[in-house]
Amino acid sequence: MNKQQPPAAFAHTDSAHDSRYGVTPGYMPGFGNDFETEALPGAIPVGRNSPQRVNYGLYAEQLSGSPFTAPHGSLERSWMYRIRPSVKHVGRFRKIDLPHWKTAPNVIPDVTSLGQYRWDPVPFPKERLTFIEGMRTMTTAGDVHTQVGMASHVYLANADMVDDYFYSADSELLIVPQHGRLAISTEFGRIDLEPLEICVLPRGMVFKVALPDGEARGFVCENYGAKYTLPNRGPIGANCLANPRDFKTPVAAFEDKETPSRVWIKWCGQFHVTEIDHSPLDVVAWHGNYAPYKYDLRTYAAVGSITFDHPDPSIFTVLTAPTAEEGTANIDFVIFPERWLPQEDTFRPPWYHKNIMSELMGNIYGQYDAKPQGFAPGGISLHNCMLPHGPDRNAFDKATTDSWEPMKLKNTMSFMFETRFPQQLTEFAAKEAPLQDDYIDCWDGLEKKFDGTPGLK
Ligand SMILES: O=C(O)Cc1cc(O)ccc1O
Ligand SMILES: [Fe+2]
Repeated sequence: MNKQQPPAAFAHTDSAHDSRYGVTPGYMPGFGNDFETEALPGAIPVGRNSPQRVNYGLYAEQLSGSPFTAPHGSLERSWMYRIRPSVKHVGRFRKIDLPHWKTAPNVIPDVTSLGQYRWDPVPFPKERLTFIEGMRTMTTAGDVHTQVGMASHVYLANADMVDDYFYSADSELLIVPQHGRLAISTEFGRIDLEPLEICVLPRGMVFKVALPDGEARGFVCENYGAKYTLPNRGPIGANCLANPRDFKTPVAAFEDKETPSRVWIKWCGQFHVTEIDHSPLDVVAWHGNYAPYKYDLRTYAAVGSITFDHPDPSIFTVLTAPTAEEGTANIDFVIFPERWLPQEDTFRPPWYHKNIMSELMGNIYGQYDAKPQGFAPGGISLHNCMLPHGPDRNAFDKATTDSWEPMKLKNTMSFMFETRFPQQLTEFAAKEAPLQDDYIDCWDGLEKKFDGTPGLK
Protein backbone atom coordinates (compact mmCIF):
# COMPACT_ATOMS: atom_id res chain seq x y z
CA MET A 1 0.00 0.00 0.00
CA ASN A 2 1.11 3.56 -0.64
CA LYS A 3 2.52 5.58 2.16
CA GLN A 4 2.55 8.87 0.32
CA GLN A 5 3.16 11.99 2.40
CA PRO A 6 1.03 15.04 1.65
CA PRO A 7 2.88 17.48 -0.63
CA ALA A 8 3.96 20.47 1.44
CA ALA A 9 2.01 22.86 -0.77
CA PHE A 10 -1.29 21.28 0.15
CA ALA A 11 -2.74 22.37 3.45
CA HIS A 12 -3.48 19.48 5.77
CA THR A 13 -6.70 19.88 7.69
CA ASP A 14 -7.33 18.26 11.00
CA SER A 15 -10.78 16.85 10.50
CA ALA A 16 -11.49 16.62 14.23
CA HIS A 17 -14.81 18.26 14.90
CA ASP A 18 -13.70 20.48 17.69
CA SER A 19 -16.48 23.08 17.66
CA ARG A 20 -20.12 23.45 16.82
CA TYR A 21 -19.20 24.53 13.32
CA GLY A 22 -16.70 21.79 12.60
CA VAL A 23 -13.26 22.12 11.12
CA THR A 24 -11.27 25.25 10.46
CA PRO A 25 -11.41 25.90 6.75
CA GLY A 26 -8.36 26.04 4.50
CA TYR A 27 -8.36 26.86 0.80
CA MET A 28 -6.42 26.29 -2.40
CA PRO A 29 -6.26 29.17 -4.92
CA GLY A 30 -7.19 28.99 -8.62
CA PHE A 31 -10.18 28.63 -10.94
CA GLY A 32 -10.92 25.24 -12.50
CA ASN A 33 -7.55 23.82 -11.46
CA ASP A 34 -6.85 20.16 -11.07
CA PHE A 35 -6.56 20.14 -7.29
CA GLU A 36 -5.50 17.40 -4.92
CA THR A 37 -5.98 17.47 -1.18
CA GLU A 38 -6.04 14.96 1.63
CA ALA A 39 -7.12 15.26 5.26
CA LEU A 40 -5.04 12.19 6.15
CA PRO A 41 -1.56 11.73 4.71
CA GLY A 42 -1.32 9.18 1.93
CA ALA A 43 -5.07 8.87 1.38
CA ILE A 44 -4.76 9.71 -2.33
CA PRO A 45 -3.38 6.78 -4.35
CA VAL A 46 -0.15 7.53 -6.19
CA GLY A 47 -0.04 7.05 -9.94
CA ARG A 48 -3.59 5.75 -10.41
CA ASN A 49 -7.15 6.71 -9.52
CA SER A 50 -8.53 3.36 -8.55
CA PRO A 51 -6.00 0.90 -7.13
CA GLN A 52 -7.04 -2.55 -6.00
CA ARG A 53 -7.07 -1.32 -2.40
CA VAL A 54 -7.04 2.27 -1.16
CA ASN A 55 -5.12 3.38 1.94
CA TYR A 56 -7.01 3.53 5.27
CA GLY A 57 -9.67 1.17 3.85
CA LEU A 58 -11.22 4.00 1.84
CA TYR A 59 -13.46 3.54 -1.19
CA ALA A 60 -12.57 5.23 -4.50
CA GLU A 61 -15.43 6.96 -6.31
CA GLN A 62 -15.69 9.31 -9.29
CA LEU A 63 -18.02 12.32 -9.46
CA SER A 64 -18.58 13.44 -13.07
CA GLY A 65 -19.71 16.98 -13.80
CA SER A 66 -19.47 16.64 -17.58
CA PRO A 67 -20.25 13.74 -19.90
CA PHE A 68 -17.28 11.33 -20.18
CA THR A 69 -16.91 12.36 -23.81
CA ALA A 70 -16.91 16.16 -23.37
CA PRO A 71 -14.10 17.86 -25.30
CA HIS A 72 -10.82 18.35 -23.53
CA GLY A 73 -10.97 21.62 -21.64
CA SER A 74 -14.56 21.11 -20.61
CA LEU A 75 -14.12 17.74 -18.91
CA GLU A 76 -15.02 18.03 -15.23
CA ARG A 77 -14.56 15.20 -12.77
CA SER A 78 -13.12 14.48 -9.37
CA TRP A 79 -12.00 11.33 -7.60
CA MET A 80 -12.99 10.92 -3.98
CA TYR A 81 -11.50 8.60 -1.38
CA ARG A 82 -14.22 8.09 1.17
CA ILE A 83 -15.23 6.09 4.21
CA ARG A 84 -18.29 4.65 2.45
CA PRO A 85 -19.27 4.88 -1.23
CA SER A 86 -22.09 7.36 -1.93
CA VAL A 87 -24.42 4.49 -2.67
CA LYS A 88 -24.46 3.90 1.11
CA HIS A 89 -25.59 7.49 1.66
CA VAL A 90 -29.00 6.88 0.14
CA GLY A 91 -31.73 4.46 1.09
CA ARG A 92 -35.34 4.38 0.01
CA PHE A 93 -36.60 7.78 -0.98
CA ARG A 94 -39.60 9.51 0.48
CA LYS A 95 -41.00 12.38 -1.51
CA ILE A 96 -41.33 15.57 0.51
CA ASP A 97 -42.58 19.04 -0.16
CA LEU A 98 -40.56 22.23 0.04
CA PRO A 99 -43.48 24.40 -1.03
CA HIS A 100 -41.49 27.59 -1.56
CA TRP A 101 -38.65 26.14 -3.63
CA LYS A 102 -39.90 26.17 -7.23
CA THR A 103 -38.39 24.86 -10.44
CA ALA A 104 -38.85 25.84 -14.08
CA PRO A 105 -41.14 25.46 -15.88
CA ASN A 106 -43.33 27.19 -13.32
CA VAL A 107 -45.70 29.53 -15.12
CA ILE A 108 -48.60 30.58 -12.88
CA PRO A 109 -51.69 31.46 -14.94
CA ASP A 110 -52.89 34.35 -12.78
CA VAL A 111 -49.45 35.88 -12.21
CA THR A 112 -48.13 38.45 -14.69
CA SER A 113 -44.38 38.43 -15.03
CA LEU A 114 -44.43 41.38 -17.41
CA GLY A 115 -43.97 44.54 -15.39
CA GLN A 116 -41.53 46.61 -13.36
CA TYR A 117 -41.03 44.77 -10.09
CA ARG A 118 -39.18 45.67 -6.93
CA TRP A 119 -39.34 44.10 -3.47
CA ASP A 120 -38.30 45.24 -0.03
CA PRO A 121 -36.06 42.78 1.82
CA VAL A 122 -38.02 39.60 2.55
CA PRO A 123 -38.47 39.59 6.36
CA PHE A 124 -37.36 36.71 8.56
CA PRO A 125 -40.14 34.24 9.30
CA LYS A 126 -41.06 33.25 12.85
CA GLU A 127 -40.68 29.50 12.33
CA ARG A 128 -37.34 27.69 12.51
CA LEU A 129 -35.95 27.19 9.04
CA THR A 130 -32.72 25.69 7.79
CA PHE A 131 -30.94 27.04 4.73
CA ILE A 132 -32.84 24.48 2.61
CA GLU A 133 -36.26 24.97 4.20
CA GLY A 134 -35.82 28.74 4.04
CA MET A 135 -35.36 28.86 0.26
CA ARG A 136 -37.97 31.18 -1.32
CA THR A 137 -38.03 31.15 -5.11
CA MET A 138 -38.61 34.54 -6.72
CA THR A 139 -38.28 33.67 -10.43
CA THR A 140 -37.71 30.70 -12.70
CA ALA A 141 -36.63 30.53 -16.34
CA GLY A 142 -36.15 27.78 -18.92
CA ASP A 143 -36.77 24.11 -18.17
CA VAL A 144 -34.93 21.94 -15.69
CA HIS A 145 -35.74 18.79 -17.69
CA THR A 146 -33.63 19.99 -20.60
CA GLN A 147 -30.91 21.42 -18.33
CA VAL A 148 -31.63 24.93 -19.56
CA GLY A 149 -32.35 28.05 -17.52
CA MET A 150 -32.22 29.12 -13.90
CA ALA A 151 -34.10 30.06 -10.77
CA SER A 152 -33.48 32.96 -8.42
CA HIS A 153 -34.14 32.54 -4.72
CA VAL A 154 -33.95 34.39 -1.44
CA TYR A 155 -32.89 32.27 1.53
CA LEU A 156 -33.91 33.05 5.09
CA ALA A 157 -32.34 30.74 7.63
CA ASN A 158 -32.29 30.62 11.41
CA ALA A 159 -31.56 26.94 12.14
CA ASP A 160 -28.36 24.95 11.60
CA MET A 161 -28.35 21.81 9.50
CA VAL A 162 -26.79 19.35 11.95
CA ASP A 163 -27.70 15.87 10.73
CA ASP A 164 -29.45 17.09 7.58
CA TYR A 165 -27.57 17.09 4.31
CA PHE A 166 -28.61 18.18 0.85
CA TYR A 167 -27.66 17.96 -2.77
CA SER A 168 -29.18 19.21 -5.99
CA ALA A 169 -29.11 16.93 -9.01
CA ASP A 170 -30.81 19.74 -10.92
CA SER A 171 -28.36 22.53 -10.58
CA GLU A 172 -25.21 24.24 -9.61
CA LEU A 173 -25.88 26.70 -6.75
CA LEU A 174 -24.40 30.19 -6.65
CA ILE A 175 -24.83 31.58 -3.12
CA VAL A 176 -24.69 35.35 -2.45
CA PRO A 177 -24.97 36.14 1.29
CA GLN A 178 -26.47 39.49 2.19
CA HIS A 179 -26.84 39.20 5.97
CA GLY A 180 -25.09 36.76 8.32
CA ARG A 181 -22.30 34.27 7.76
CA LEU A 182 -22.65 30.73 6.47
CA ALA A 183 -20.50 27.77 7.51
CA ILE A 184 -20.87 25.36 4.60
CA SER A 185 -19.60 21.81 5.10
CA THR A 186 -19.32 20.07 1.75
CA GLU A 187 -18.14 16.64 0.71
CA PHE A 188 -14.93 18.34 -0.48
CA GLY A 189 -14.27 20.48 2.60
CA ARG A 190 -15.47 23.44 4.55
CA ILE A 191 -16.30 26.88 3.11
CA ASP A 192 -16.89 29.85 5.41
CA LEU A 193 -18.81 32.61 3.72
CA GLU A 194 -19.76 36.15 4.70
CA PRO A 195 -21.58 38.97 2.92
CA LEU A 196 -19.43 40.30 0.03
CA GLU A 197 -18.23 36.77 -0.67
CA ILE A 198 -19.96 34.24 -2.93
CA CYS A 199 -19.63 30.52 -3.41
CA VAL A 200 -20.53 27.97 -6.05
CA LEU A 201 -21.56 24.43 -5.11
CA PRO A 202 -21.45 22.00 -8.04
CA ARG A 203 -24.40 19.86 -9.09
CA GLY A 204 -24.45 16.65 -7.06
CA MET A 205 -22.23 17.91 -4.21
CA VAL A 206 -23.56 17.02 -0.75
CA PHE A 207 -23.45 19.82 1.82
CA LYS A 208 -25.00 21.27 4.95
CA VAL A 209 -25.12 24.84 6.20
CA ALA A 210 -24.67 26.16 9.76
CA LEU A 211 -25.23 29.76 10.82
CA PRO A 212 -22.50 31.23 13.03
CA ASP A 213 -24.59 34.40 13.51
CA GLY A 214 -27.81 32.53 14.29
CA GLU A 215 -29.61 33.82 11.20
CA ALA A 216 -28.80 34.54 7.59
CA ARG A 217 -30.40 36.01 4.49
CA GLY A 218 -29.10 36.09 0.95
CA PHE A 219 -29.68 35.12 -2.63
CA VAL A 220 -29.16 31.96 -4.62
CA CYS A 221 -28.98 31.55 -8.37
CA GLU A 222 -29.73 27.99 -9.37
CA ASN A 223 -28.06 27.14 -12.66
CA TYR A 224 -29.72 24.27 -14.56
CA GLY A 225 -27.28 24.59 -17.47
CA ALA A 226 -23.58 24.42 -18.21
CA LYS A 227 -21.30 25.33 -15.33
CA TYR A 228 -20.19 28.83 -14.47
CA THR A 229 -16.88 29.80 -15.92
CA LEU A 230 -14.83 32.98 -16.23
CA PRO A 231 -15.95 35.30 -19.04
CA ASN A 232 -13.77 35.77 -22.11
CA ARG A 233 -11.84 38.99 -21.56
CA GLY A 234 -11.35 39.99 -25.20
CA PRO A 235 -9.12 43.04 -25.56
CA ILE A 236 -8.97 43.50 -21.76
CA GLY A 237 -6.29 40.80 -21.83
CA ALA A 238 -5.15 38.31 -19.25
CA ASN A 239 -5.65 40.38 -16.09
CA CYS A 240 -8.28 42.23 -14.08
CA LEU A 241 -11.99 41.52 -13.60
CA ALA A 242 -12.19 38.33 -11.51
CA ASN A 243 -8.64 36.97 -11.41
CA PRO A 244 -8.40 33.15 -11.25
CA ARG A 245 -6.11 33.18 -8.20
CA ASP A 246 -8.82 34.81 -6.10
CA PHE A 247 -11.11 31.78 -6.34
CA LYS A 248 -10.63 29.44 -3.38
CA THR A 249 -11.44 25.75 -3.21
CA PRO A 250 -11.58 24.06 0.21
CA VAL A 251 -9.05 21.50 1.37
CA ALA A 252 -10.37 18.05 2.21
CA ALA A 253 -12.18 17.65 5.53
CA PHE A 254 -14.50 14.90 6.65
CA GLU A 255 -17.00 13.82 9.28
CA ASP A 256 -16.71 10.30 10.68
CA LYS A 257 -20.04 10.41 12.47
CA GLU A 258 -22.51 7.61 13.21
CA THR A 259 -25.75 9.43 13.93
CA PRO A 260 -29.21 9.16 12.39
CA SER A 261 -29.08 11.55 9.45
CA ARG A 262 -31.20 12.64 6.53
CA VAL A 263 -30.05 13.32 3.00
CA TRP A 264 -32.35 15.62 1.03
CA ILE A 265 -32.17 15.48 -2.75
CA LYS A 266 -33.56 17.87 -5.34
CA TRP A 267 -34.21 15.99 -8.57
CA CYS A 268 -36.25 17.27 -11.54
CA GLY A 269 -37.85 19.89 -9.32
CA GLN A 270 -38.99 17.35 -6.74
CA PHE A 271 -37.60 16.83 -3.27
CA HIS A 272 -36.86 13.46 -1.71
CA VAL A 273 -35.43 12.52 1.63
CA THR A 274 -33.62 9.38 2.63
CA GLU A 275 -32.67 8.27 6.16
CA ILE A 276 -29.19 6.90 6.93
CA ASP A 277 -27.27 6.21 10.13
CA HIS A 278 -24.08 8.16 9.47
CA SER A 279 -22.74 11.37 7.91
CA PRO A 280 -22.36 11.41 4.12
CA LEU A 281 -19.57 14.01 4.38
CA ASP A 282 -16.98 11.26 4.60
CA VAL A 283 -14.52 12.18 1.82
CA VAL A 284 -11.06 11.93 3.38
CA ALA A 285 -9.21 12.99 0.23
CA TRP A 286 -10.01 14.02 -3.31
CA HIS A 287 -8.43 15.15 -6.52
CA GLY A 288 -9.82 16.64 -9.72
CA ASN A 289 -11.34 19.77 -11.20
CA TYR A 290 -15.02 19.37 -10.22
CA ALA A 291 -15.16 21.15 -6.88
CA PRO A 292 -16.84 23.92 -4.90
CA TYR A 293 -15.22 27.32 -4.59
CA LYS A 294 -15.65 30.72 -3.03
CA TYR A 295 -14.74 34.21 -4.20
CA ASP A 296 -14.45 37.55 -2.41
CA LEU A 297 -16.23 40.26 -4.43
CA ARG A 298 -13.82 42.84 -2.97
CA THR A 299 -11.03 41.27 -5.05
CA TYR A 300 -12.83 42.12 -8.32
CA ALA A 301 -10.59 44.47 -10.36
CA ALA A 302 -13.21 46.51 -12.19
CA VAL A 303 -12.33 48.02 -15.56
CA GLY A 304 -14.31 50.96 -16.95
CA SER A 305 -14.34 53.98 -19.20
CA ILE A 306 -11.55 56.54 -18.60
CA THR A 307 -12.74 58.88 -21.35
CA PHE A 308 -16.50 59.20 -21.79
CA ASP A 309 -19.72 57.18 -21.96
CA HIS A 310 -21.13 54.40 -19.81
CA PRO A 311 -19.94 50.96 -20.95
CA ASP A 312 -22.20 47.91 -21.08
CA PRO A 313 -22.43 46.18 -17.69
CA SER A 314 -20.81 43.04 -19.12
CA ILE A 315 -17.50 44.60 -18.02
CA PHE A 316 -18.59 43.70 -14.49
CA THR A 317 -19.19 39.99 -15.16
CA VAL A 318 -17.74 37.80 -12.42
CA LEU A 319 -18.93 34.45 -13.78
CA THR A 320 -20.84 33.37 -16.85
CA ALA A 321 -22.78 30.16 -17.44
CA PRO A 322 -22.70 29.82 -21.22
CA THR A 323 -25.12 28.30 -23.70
CA ALA A 324 -24.16 26.75 -27.03
CA GLU A 325 -24.72 30.16 -28.63
CA GLU A 326 -21.57 32.17 -28.14
CA GLY A 327 -21.97 35.29 -26.00
CA THR A 328 -25.57 34.42 -25.10
CA ALA A 329 -25.41 33.32 -21.51
CA ASN A 330 -27.75 31.07 -19.63
CA ILE A 331 -26.69 33.24 -16.69
CA ASP A 332 -24.25 36.09 -16.23
CA PHE A 333 -23.39 36.93 -12.64
CA VAL A 334 -22.56 40.64 -12.68
CA ILE A 335 -21.64 42.96 -9.78
CA PHE A 336 -21.72 46.72 -9.30
CA PRO A 337 -18.86 47.36 -6.86
CA GLU A 338 -17.38 50.53 -5.42
CA ARG A 339 -15.39 52.24 -8.16
CA TRP A 340 -14.17 55.53 -9.61
CA LEU A 341 -16.27 57.37 -12.19
CA PRO A 342 -14.03 59.68 -14.21
CA GLN A 343 -15.96 60.00 -17.48
CA GLU A 344 -16.32 63.49 -18.91
CA ASP A 345 -19.48 64.86 -20.52
CA THR A 346 -21.28 61.66 -19.68
CA PHE A 347 -24.57 60.62 -18.16
CA ARG A 348 -22.80 58.36 -15.65
CA PRO A 349 -25.50 56.04 -14.25
CA PRO A 350 -26.93 53.24 -16.44
CA TRP A 351 -28.62 54.60 -19.55
CA TYR A 352 -32.32 54.08 -20.20
CA HIS A 353 -32.66 50.76 -21.97
CA LYS A 354 -34.54 47.65 -23.05
CA ASN A 355 -32.58 44.40 -22.99
CA ILE A 356 -33.17 41.01 -24.62
CA MET A 357 -31.67 39.44 -21.48
CA SER A 358 -33.74 39.57 -18.31
CA GLU A 359 -32.24 41.23 -15.26
CA LEU A 360 -32.82 40.23 -11.66
CA MET A 361 -30.92 42.49 -9.30
CA GLY A 362 -30.21 42.33 -5.58
CA ASN A 363 -28.67 44.87 -3.27
CA ILE A 364 -26.02 43.49 -0.89
CA TYR A 365 -25.25 46.81 0.76
CA GLY A 366 -25.44 50.56 0.32
CA GLN A 367 -27.03 52.54 -2.47
CA TYR A 368 -27.27 51.64 -6.17
CA ASP A 369 -26.56 54.68 -8.35
CA ALA A 370 -29.52 54.25 -10.70
CA LYS A 371 -31.93 53.93 -7.76
CA PRO A 372 -30.78 56.10 -4.84
CA GLN A 373 -34.09 55.47 -3.06
CA GLY A 374 -36.22 52.38 -2.60
CA PHE A 375 -33.72 49.67 -3.60
CA ALA A 376 -32.70 48.71 -0.07
CA PRO A 377 -29.97 46.27 0.99
CA GLY A 378 -31.65 42.87 0.84
CA GLY A 379 -34.09 44.22 -1.76
CA ILE A 380 -34.63 42.77 -5.22
CA SER A 381 -35.75 44.12 -8.58
CA LEU A 382 -36.73 42.45 -11.82
CA HIS A 383 -36.60 44.02 -15.27
CA ASN A 384 -37.69 41.27 -17.59
CA CYS A 385 -36.88 40.60 -21.25
CA MET A 386 -37.48 43.79 -23.30
CA LEU A 387 -39.00 45.74 -20.39
CA PRO A 388 -37.79 49.34 -20.45
CA HIS A 389 -36.07 50.66 -17.35
CA GLY A 390 -33.31 52.99 -16.16
CA PRO A 391 -32.47 55.60 -13.55
CA ASP A 392 -35.28 57.02 -11.46
CA ARG A 393 -36.13 60.73 -11.42
CA ASN A 394 -33.69 61.58 -8.61
CA ALA A 395 -30.81 59.76 -10.27
CA PHE A 396 -31.58 61.49 -13.58
CA ASP A 397 -31.60 64.94 -11.98
CA LYS A 398 -28.28 64.32 -10.22
CA ALA A 399 -26.60 62.75 -13.25
CA THR A 400 -27.56 65.62 -15.55
CA THR A 401 -26.38 68.37 -13.18
CA ASP A 402 -23.30 66.86 -11.40
CA SER A 403 -19.82 68.14 -12.24
CA TRP A 404 -17.52 65.99 -14.40
CA GLU A 405 -14.91 65.76 -11.69
CA PRO A 406 -13.78 62.18 -11.08
CA MET A 407 -15.77 60.82 -8.19
CA LYS A 408 -15.66 57.63 -6.18
CA LEU A 409 -18.85 55.62 -6.02
CA LYS A 410 -18.70 54.43 -2.42
CA ASN A 411 -20.98 52.47 -0.10
CA THR A 412 -22.37 50.23 -2.83
CA MET A 413 -22.50 46.57 -3.85
CA SER A 414 -25.37 45.29 -5.94
CA PHE A 415 -25.45 42.32 -8.29
CA MET A 416 -27.42 41.01 -11.25
CA PHE A 417 -28.46 37.52 -12.30
CA GLU A 418 -28.91 38.13 -16.02
CA THR A 419 -30.33 35.39 -18.23
CA ARG A 420 -31.20 35.02 -21.89
CA PHE A 421 -34.57 33.58 -20.83
CA PRO A 422 -37.62 35.51 -19.64
CA GLN A 423 -38.04 35.10 -15.89
CA GLN A 424 -41.40 33.96 -14.55
CA LEU A 425 -42.53 35.23 -11.16
CA THR A 426 -43.48 32.66 -8.56
CA GLU A 427 -46.66 32.92 -6.58
CA PHE A 428 -44.51 33.83 -3.57
CA ALA A 429 -42.88 36.74 -5.43
CA ALA A 430 -46.22 38.03 -6.71
CA LYS A 431 -48.38 37.52 -3.63
CA GLU A 432 -46.34 36.97 -0.44
CA ALA A 433 -43.03 38.81 -0.78
CA PRO A 434 -43.05 42.56 0.05
CA LEU A 435 -43.67 43.84 -3.48
CA GLN A 436 -43.46 47.64 -3.87
CA ASP A 437 -46.72 48.50 -5.60
CA ASP A 438 -45.50 52.01 -6.31
CA TYR A 439 -42.15 51.05 -7.86
CA ILE A 440 -43.21 52.25 -11.29
CA ASP A 441 -43.84 55.74 -9.84
CA CYS A 442 -40.07 56.26 -9.48
CA TRP A 443 -40.06 57.35 -13.13
CA ASP A 444 -43.12 59.61 -12.74
CA GLY A 445 -41.24 62.87 -12.63
CA LEU A 446 -39.39 62.30 -15.91
CA GLU A 447 -41.44 64.93 -17.67
CA LYS A 448 -41.20 66.07 -21.26
CA LYS A 449 -38.39 68.59 -21.70
CA PHE A 450 -38.57 68.87 -25.47
CA ASP A 451 -39.40 72.33 -26.74
CA GLY A 452 -38.47 71.99 -30.41
CA THR A 453 -35.63 74.54 -30.29
CA PRO A 454 -32.06 73.34 -31.01
CA GLY A 455 -29.36 73.55 -28.33
CA LEU A 456 -28.77 71.99 -24.93
CA LYS A 457 -31.55 72.38 -22.38
O1 LIG B 1 -30.62 48.02 -15.20
C1 LIG B 1 -29.68 48.06 -14.42
O2 LIG B 1 -29.62 48.87 -13.48
C2 LIG B 1 -28.47 47.17 -14.66
C3 LIG B 1 -27.59 47.79 -15.68
C4 LIG B 1 -26.51 48.56 -15.31
C5 LIG B 1 -25.74 49.18 -16.26
O3 LIG B 1 -24.66 49.90 -15.87
C6 LIG B 1 -26.05 49.09 -17.60
C7 LIG B 1 -27.14 48.32 -17.99
C8 LIG B 1 -27.90 47.67 -17.04
O4 LIG B 1 -28.94 46.89 -17.38
FE1 LIG C 1 -30.87 47.04 -16.95
